[in-house]
Amino acid sequence: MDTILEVKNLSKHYNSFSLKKVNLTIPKGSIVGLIGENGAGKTTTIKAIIGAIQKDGGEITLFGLPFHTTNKEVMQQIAIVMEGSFFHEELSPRQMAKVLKGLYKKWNDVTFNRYLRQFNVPATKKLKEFSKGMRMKLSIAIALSYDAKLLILDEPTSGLDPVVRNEILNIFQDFIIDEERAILLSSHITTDLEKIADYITFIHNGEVILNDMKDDLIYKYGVVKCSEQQFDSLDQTHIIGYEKGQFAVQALVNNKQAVQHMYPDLVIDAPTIDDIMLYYVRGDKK
Ligand SMILES: Nc1ncnc2c1ncn2[C@@H]1O[C@H](COP(=O)(O)OP(=O)(O)OP(=O)(O)O)[C@@H](O)[C@H]1O
Repeated sequence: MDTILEVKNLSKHYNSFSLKKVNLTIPKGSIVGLIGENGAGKTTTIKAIIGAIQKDGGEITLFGLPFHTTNKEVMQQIAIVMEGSFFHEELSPRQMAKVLKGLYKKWNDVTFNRYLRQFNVPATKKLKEFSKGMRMKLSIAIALSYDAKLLILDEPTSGLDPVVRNEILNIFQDFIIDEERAILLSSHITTDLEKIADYITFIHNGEVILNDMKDDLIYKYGVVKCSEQQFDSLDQTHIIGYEKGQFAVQALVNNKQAVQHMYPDLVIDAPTIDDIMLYYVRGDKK
């Protein structure tokens, strides 16, 4: 497997939060979705990877070599989209393009202007007049305009309207199609990840608790719907979490095949990524 980015045992300690030995692999031609509840450590992971904060431990390898953000050649190959702007608020996208042309060897004005038009981002308006969604679209347009090999995006689609969101998801899918590039993105919009992610990494309390191919997760896990009496008689080995309602119980199981084999009459639905997160985080654990 050709890997673009490899993160091993990444640690970061704050007073009341620790990122605990996070491992992450981003193969060529893949989209890796980082999920987790608020405060789980997604942004901290991304910031520690890109050197926006100092890590306390761990190794990061990009294209097989130790990743240092001070390496200018390497920084030509990655594009980062996060909240907060690196640009002066008085600049317009057109003026920014002049700066970016000097920074990135492969900067492409034609591509940039095409994305600005496609995303409906005004080329001559000053950044200070931009809405949150316009800023995000501009950042994505910039990220896509210098032939980067790895896109790292922190919640890129939050705050975007459904039409633009869908266009951007399609662009992300096209981006990796040549199998030479990859994307790491964090998102709370798990339906976006259901659509485009190849792998899902689930961070909970600063720890990776799931790391798998998306299709495997959906295949392996299942949501059981049954009566309380039925639920109480189930072997609890494969139950991750459950929720008791007034009339029925819903539970997440981590081995749908085994459970179905033991209880052929049990109704087991395919889970959504939200189901998996919800039952891991909030489900009344065993
Ligand atoms: N500079 C900082 N100093 C101290 N604690 C911090 C700092 N930055 C983040 N944290 C803490 O680290 C934890 C993880 O935050 P992080 O922003 O990585 O979460 P997240 O998964 O991205 O959450 P969200 O989905 O809400 O954006 C939180 O408890 C947060 O308070």
